[in-house]
Amino acid sequence: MAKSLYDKIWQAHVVDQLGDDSLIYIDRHLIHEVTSPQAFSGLNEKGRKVRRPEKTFATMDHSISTRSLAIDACGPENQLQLQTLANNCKEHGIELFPVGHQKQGIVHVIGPELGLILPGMTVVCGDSHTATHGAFGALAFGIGTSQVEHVFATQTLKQSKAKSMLINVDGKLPVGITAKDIILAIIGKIGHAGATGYVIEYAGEAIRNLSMEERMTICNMSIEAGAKAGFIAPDDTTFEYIKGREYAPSGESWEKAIAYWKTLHSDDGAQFDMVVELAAQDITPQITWGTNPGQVTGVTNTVPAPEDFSDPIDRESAIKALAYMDLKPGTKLTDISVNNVFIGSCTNSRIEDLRAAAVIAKKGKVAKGVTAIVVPGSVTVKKQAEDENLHQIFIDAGFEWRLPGCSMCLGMNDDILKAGDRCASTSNRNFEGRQGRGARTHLVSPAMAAAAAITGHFTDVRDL
Ligand SMILES: CC(C)[C@H](C(=O)O)[C@@H](O)C(=O)O
Ligand code: SF4
Repeated sequence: MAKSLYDKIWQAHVVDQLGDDSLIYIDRHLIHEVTSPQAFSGLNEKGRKVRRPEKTFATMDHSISTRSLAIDACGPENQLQLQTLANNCKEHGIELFPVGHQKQGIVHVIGPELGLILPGMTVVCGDSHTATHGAFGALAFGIGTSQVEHVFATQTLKQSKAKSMLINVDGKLPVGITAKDIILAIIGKIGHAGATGYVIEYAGEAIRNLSMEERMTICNMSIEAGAKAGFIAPDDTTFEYIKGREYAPSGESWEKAIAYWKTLHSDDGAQFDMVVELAAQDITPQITWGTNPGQVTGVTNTVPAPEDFSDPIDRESAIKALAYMDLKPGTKLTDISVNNVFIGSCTNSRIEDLRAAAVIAKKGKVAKGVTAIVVPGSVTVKKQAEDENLHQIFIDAGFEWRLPGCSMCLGMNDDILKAGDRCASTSNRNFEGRQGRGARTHLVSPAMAAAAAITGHFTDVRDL
């Protein structure tokens, strides 16, 4: 029978059948300071050890400052959390990339960068954006703290198989349109809960033509459509990216690995529970106007009115979102001013994102009254950007150039917006209060964020 990629990875990892659930083997476990402390405590209380510490890697990302390498820069609570991670990793023999380490960065940026993520793997992390790693044709998903403990103790997880969704993005992407616009357009089409209960396979010509970094941007936001996971079948682009990375296989194991990875695709005739089609040529630069990532539209449009939504729940949610965002229906998106710009997060802080933003930053200076920060996703990205002199472009244009971390993606550190601030952000969530209580977030691509920074309002990058 024809199998989907999901079927193949799933079947290769089932250790045991537990009624309707399966016990699946976990190949890679990533951890950070926020969701690991309780899991370690649970383990310690029961006198257990981490079963396969060499399969687990840790980084510090959420609770750190992007202005200082001092571990106490964000106050005593964050310091305690970070110190607890360091102590736990030491005690359990887990490799940690702490603040200041050459391999430190946002968990979903460093995993792929180090070659820790390979096609066909099962990858988990106590973090909802773990699907990022699906870009490699891995089954990657976020887990809760009690599951983190389970993986620590057993290197397995009890799971039930999700439904499968195929999202085809066909045709060629127009000039000026990015991976961020594709994924926002997808979520706009299916809704922020449209993929609840599903794993998504992204396919089609436009997806195939994406680089690995762009594929990561797509997979990263799978959870924002409600999906459990999202992935893309591996191909030569994938193999090329992985080759030579620090933890990737080499020599004879590389050849063996490639032979296996080439089998990792959905067979012709594989069945999906749902199929969604998008035409790449119809996608325009996207901007969210509301408080979930599905409340999004093209830059040439106006803010919608609640009456535009036939579904009563969508209408209600639009009324609430417009009130929080302080937006009037009919306003042109390009007439909305911002006073903050954040370029960073596990969605858009890789080198290609920074290059795209720098191209626009070169065209002007950060507008009066706008604070704009650029936060590379990892120490490696930061170094590469500095080698390419991108940091100088940003600094000359009036952007702040920061240290790697989650930063303003969420208010867990010292990069927090004030009530009433309006931010063009390359992150993945525009929830109420996400970047600070009362602050308003608009999700956009790196190029669109840079364009908003230099013009002071949303601007179609294609016009610059
Ligand atoms: C802190 C962490 C648990 C959280 C997540 O799970 O996603 C964070 O990374 C986020 O993006 O909101
Ligand atoms: S960058 Fe944002 S979305 Fe990504 S892991 Fe950090 S807080 Fe979560």
